[in-house]
Amino acid sequence: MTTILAASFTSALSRLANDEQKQAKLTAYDLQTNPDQPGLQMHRIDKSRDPNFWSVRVSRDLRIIVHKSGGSLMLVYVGHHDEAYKWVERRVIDAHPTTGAIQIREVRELVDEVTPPHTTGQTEPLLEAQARASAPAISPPLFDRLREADLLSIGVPQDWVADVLGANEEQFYALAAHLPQEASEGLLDYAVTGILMPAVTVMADPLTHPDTLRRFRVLDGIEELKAALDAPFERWAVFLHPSQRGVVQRNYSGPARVAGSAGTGKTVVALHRVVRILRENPDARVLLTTFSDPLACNISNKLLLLCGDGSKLPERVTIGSFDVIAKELLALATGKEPRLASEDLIRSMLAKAAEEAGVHEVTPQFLNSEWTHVIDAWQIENVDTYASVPRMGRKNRLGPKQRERLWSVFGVMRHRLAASGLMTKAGVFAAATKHFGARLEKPFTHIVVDEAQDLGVAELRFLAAIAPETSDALFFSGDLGQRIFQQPFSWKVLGVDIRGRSTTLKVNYRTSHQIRRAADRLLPGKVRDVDGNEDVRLGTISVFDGPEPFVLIEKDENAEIAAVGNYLKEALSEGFKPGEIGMFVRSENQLDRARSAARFAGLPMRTFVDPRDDDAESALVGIMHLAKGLEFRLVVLMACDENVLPLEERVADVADDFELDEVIATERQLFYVASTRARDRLVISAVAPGSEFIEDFVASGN
Ligand SMILES: Nc1ncnc2c1ncn2[C@@H]1O[C@H](COP(=O)(O)OP(=O)(O)OP(=O)(O)O)[C@@H](O)[C@H]1O
Repeated sequence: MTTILAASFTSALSRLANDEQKQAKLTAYDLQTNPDQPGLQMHRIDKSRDPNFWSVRVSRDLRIIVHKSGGSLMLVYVGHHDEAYKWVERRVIDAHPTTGAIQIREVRELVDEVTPPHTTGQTEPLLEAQARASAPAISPPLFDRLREADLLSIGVPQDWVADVLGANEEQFYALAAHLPQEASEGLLDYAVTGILMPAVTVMADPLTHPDTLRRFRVLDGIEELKAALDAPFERWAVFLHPSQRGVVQRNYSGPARVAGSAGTGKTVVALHRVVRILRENPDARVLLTTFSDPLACNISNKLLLLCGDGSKLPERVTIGSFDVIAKELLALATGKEPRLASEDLIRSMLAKAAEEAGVHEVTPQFLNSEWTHVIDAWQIENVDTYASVPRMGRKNRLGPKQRERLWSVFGVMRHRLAASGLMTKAGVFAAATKHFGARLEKPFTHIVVDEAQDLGVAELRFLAAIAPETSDALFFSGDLGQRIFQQPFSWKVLGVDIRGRSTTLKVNYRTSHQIRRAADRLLPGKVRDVDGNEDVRLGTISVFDGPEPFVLIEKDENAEIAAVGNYLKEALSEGFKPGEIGMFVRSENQLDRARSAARFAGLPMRTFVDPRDDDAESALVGIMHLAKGLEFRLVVLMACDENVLPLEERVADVADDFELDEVIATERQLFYVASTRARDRLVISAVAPGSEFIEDFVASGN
């Protein structure tokens, strides 16, 4: 008999107490191995409209609900006796008459009241009344231009059509919780873009329909069931959105990318792709790499979870940050560890070389920037190459004479670094690139890169050099709107052309509609890279609703600390756990303000450098750059003052207009990254007048 696991089962399992979960899992394993054993006391549920629902005994009070049809047994729910029966009695499982996808649908006439969902919070939303006060009182119907056939084409169950046609914005969020995911997503998409996406093709086998697969998984054996039930909170590990699944499964004819705004599941896609490659190809050796060490650690934990306990697959994956991988490979190739020159040392060496060469016509900022973004990034070795390098994106032109003079500084700089045995980070990448670029034998068969928007020239060249010549070897996941470290450049020029092989994800699983909508206002709807690839964040939808972000502009730092402290106190009393809270500031200089607010609220804290064993017991306090890749139920962004965002020191340090635009753009993107770490609640605080970005954030409208 085929066993099928429904997402509703894992969600229900995650709500049980630990010992109940254990019992339920054992019964589920028994069911899979021998569904006919009498101890399970399986019997049909008479009161249900669907005759295929059966109840299975776990313990005196606990029941598993299964759905038996044809040769398959579906695990659909688990819970305490009365509640489980109540759940099942108003549901039916069947294929949608228009789309063909299998749905677990609620029978409309058995649902008394359509009330707003509390999808992620366990408590009444904090300060919700205040947040909602700004919302319009009654909004017009959203879908009255659509016809019944339109609604059926996106999977709205027949008996919910009338509700949908009459719903306005507020009612819709309540309604969406009762609809199958594809229907609520299609409707949300329509509400945002005015376009109803064409219906998904009906498949011959309803079980392989992409919308079936987002909530049901046919299990291969007991190991797969164990892996899925071991982490019932981690729905992403088992059930993918059809657009995610598409990217995971596709074989590309060249380097490919998955894009999408924050929280759309790009990392999830990257991880599933790694596992798919490993499963399909026993000889595969995969590099999974990302921007920083904490992020590498984060994805490493997720990969282990996805593979399941005892799996051998992770043994064929190398995980590390770009820097660490380059250093390790270079050390392996040359037999010695590269020694890095610090940024301060480089600045002072440049200043000295300029002094000696009598080059006084440019500022130290310009020299440093030209060195970092042109000479070192592109590893320019001589004055002739410098004379012809396009200096992409840099506004102030340099004639041949000026370049020659500047080379008298940069040439010396390169020579001195080499003589002292020191390397820059870009130099490490370049040396590793040189070594591996010349060899046919590569260290990995596949390379998967997360947070790819923060790859620099040297890093990308390196990854291209260590990737084999096969068409499917390089895969990137990233969001141009989250670029906070690197200047833009052409990937195509470096031989990495993803044009025509980029897919944008549109469903945000992390962040509430309200927070995502506000954060999206910080960035343009479309961002285009140097090669013309577009990241479009317009039309992205969130799958749940919550309170509007809360902005506190106070008269001075003490008032801000007290206001945030009070907010946190209230949040703790409502049931937020310290580990569910993240507090971020722009730079180290503002950390004290965040710490003081946490102390005010009696909130235990941890930092990135001082992680505690039990992360659930303390809030993470740190700078915004380190928030990348993380997520929290409640995020507080403190000290978003006028001179802090954008950071005054960075603005003062720019070399030219181009760099000024770059600094403002990356500061804005940093604010976007930090605010999109929030799932349910976001608080932004500042001393008056506050950062200019806050104005865009709170601007009304969609
Ligand atoms: N198919 C899915 N089902 C349920 N949850 C999902 C799914 N895909 C992603 N998620 C959840 O959405 C959240 C965001 O996922 P992920 O970190 O992969 O997004 P991202 O696009 O990489 O975000 P960012 O750009 O901010 O780093 C995570 O909590 C993840 O578990």
